[in-house]
Amino acid sequence: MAEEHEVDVVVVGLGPGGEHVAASLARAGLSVVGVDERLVGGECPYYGCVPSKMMIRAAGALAEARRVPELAGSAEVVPDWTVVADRIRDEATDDWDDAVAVQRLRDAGATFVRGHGRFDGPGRVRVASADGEQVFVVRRGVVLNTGTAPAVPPIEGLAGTPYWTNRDVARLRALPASLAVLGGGAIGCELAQAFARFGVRVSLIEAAPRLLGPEEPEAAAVVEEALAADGIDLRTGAGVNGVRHDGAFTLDLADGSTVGADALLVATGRRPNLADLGLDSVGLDPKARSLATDERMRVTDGIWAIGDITGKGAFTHVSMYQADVAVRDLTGADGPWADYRAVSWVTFTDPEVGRVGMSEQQARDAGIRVATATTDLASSSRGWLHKAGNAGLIKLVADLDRGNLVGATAVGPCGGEVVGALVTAVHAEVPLATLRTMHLAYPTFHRAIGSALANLG
Ligand SMILES: Cc1cc2nc3c(=O)[nH]c(=O)nc-3n(C[C@H](O)[C@H](O)[C@H](O)COP(=O)(O)OP(=O)(O)OC[C@H]3O[C@@H](n4cnc5c(N)ncnc54)[C@H](O)[C@@H]3O)c2cc1C
Ligand SMILES: NC(=O)c1ccc[n+]([C@@H]2O[C@H](COP(=O)([O-])OP(=O)(O)OC[C@H]3O[C@@H](n4cnc5c(N)ncnc54)[C@H](O)[C@@H]3O)[C@@H](O)[C@H]2O)c1
Repeated sequence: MAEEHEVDVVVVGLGPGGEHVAASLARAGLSVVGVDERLVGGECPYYGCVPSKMMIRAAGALAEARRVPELAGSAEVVPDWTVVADRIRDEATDDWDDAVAVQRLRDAGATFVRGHGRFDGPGRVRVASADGEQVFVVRRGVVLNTGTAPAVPPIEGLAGTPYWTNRDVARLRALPASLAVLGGGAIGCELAQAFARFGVRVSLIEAAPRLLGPEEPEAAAVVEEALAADGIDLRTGAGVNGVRHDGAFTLDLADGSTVGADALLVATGRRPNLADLGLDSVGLDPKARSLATDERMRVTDGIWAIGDITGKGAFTHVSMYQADVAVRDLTGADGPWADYRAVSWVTFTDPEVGRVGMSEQQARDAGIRVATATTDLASSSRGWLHKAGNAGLIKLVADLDRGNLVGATAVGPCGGEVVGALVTAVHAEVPLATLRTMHLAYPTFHRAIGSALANLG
């Protein structure tokens, strides 16, 4: 018989949001058990955002140094991956050890159990750990933050080969001479460019007709040009019929061509960690792609869900935002509740793609009377001054009936920072007439927002 304990709240999965919920509720005086089978903090600090952004920062430094001849003389650039690998191991992940995060949770007053959690009927969570099984019976509820794992497509020959996912790449100590990247989403584009800048011969294979499917087509086109300029062999609209491995990889593409590489990174999306959660024991569908939540992050009575499994944007900041909402609900606060009109995100390619709210297509599909405007960044004052690496654009999506922006994209150097101003505009529904009277400093990249607004007519 498993030991039974009564507690206020169990948090199953301690990604960025779950860790925040567990610590916040414990600090608020609730008895909280946080459960994670891997590392406290989840994908972002150990295998996702943080290691990938350290790689990208390093690759960006190399790219800037290579721009010196066009702007300032000469520079010798000799890439050394060990600097990046050491930084990820020592500064970012403590060699993939979460002792600091576990202690932070305990200091907040929560109990941590390392193990696999699953529902054992309503209000009951069974945790299987190295020390055996325990059952937690909750007084207030269960918060799910189980996140995602890499999805690997059923391509003939792929299973059983030593392909990599983001989890292998985060731990790389040495780079291959050549790499095939399968999937031209955020992970594929960011990492393909970083590795190419370290001298790896990279092929990027995307099944859809273009890269970065959710982004504006104009933004994807700028990124495609930039990746090609980095020497990446881009294969868009390219299905893969089969994968062979005999020391090196060969990918047989649907158009009859092949791609050969020493290593293969699979970055074809994610699958939610929902299948092995005992969801059927609480009346929920274990085959679901995501859990539908209300504005308070409730799935059903006594169950909250936050993070990637809610399908509202697989981003760390969305997980944290939803964590705050769930904490408010669990502690009896009176909102504010979740609102997704102005979700923003950044794809950290060079140029960066900053995005907020709807794309033009999404706005049209929503029945909005849409006006759009685009302005080129390279020919703006700052773009012209910047010269090397100045590609980019700003695209605005306006609701003509309401007279405000419902979406925007800022591609360019610091595109992820430039979009911040547009996040305010979409979130606060600032009237276009007010936006047009802003003082936009000269010569900044964000000044191009003024030109885009003028182009809206
Ligand atoms: C390469 C890469 C780069 C990324 N870059 C960015 C970026 O720049 N910016 C950004 O905002 N986002 C980025 N993301 C996305 C970001 O990592 C996720 O959105 C973020 O981690 C939030 O996920 P989450 O809160 O849903 O949970 P996760 O981080 O996925 O964590 C879920 C946790 O639940 C645990 N778990 C699962 N099932 C169980 C169970 N049954 N019992 C116990 N524990 C369980 C897992 O072990 C894990 O620790 C990136 C992702 C990847 C892969
Ligand atoms: N900067 C960021 O915020 C950031 C960075 C990385 C990841 N993320 C998050 O992580 C999520 C997962 O990233 P991802 O890039 O793995 O997924 P994704 O869903 O964004 O992209 C996957 C891509 O793979 C393609 N694809 C699928 N099957 C394929 C096949 N068999 N052959 C060729 N191409 C195929 C898809 O068409 C798609 O373009 C993202 O959606 C994002 O939310 C965020």
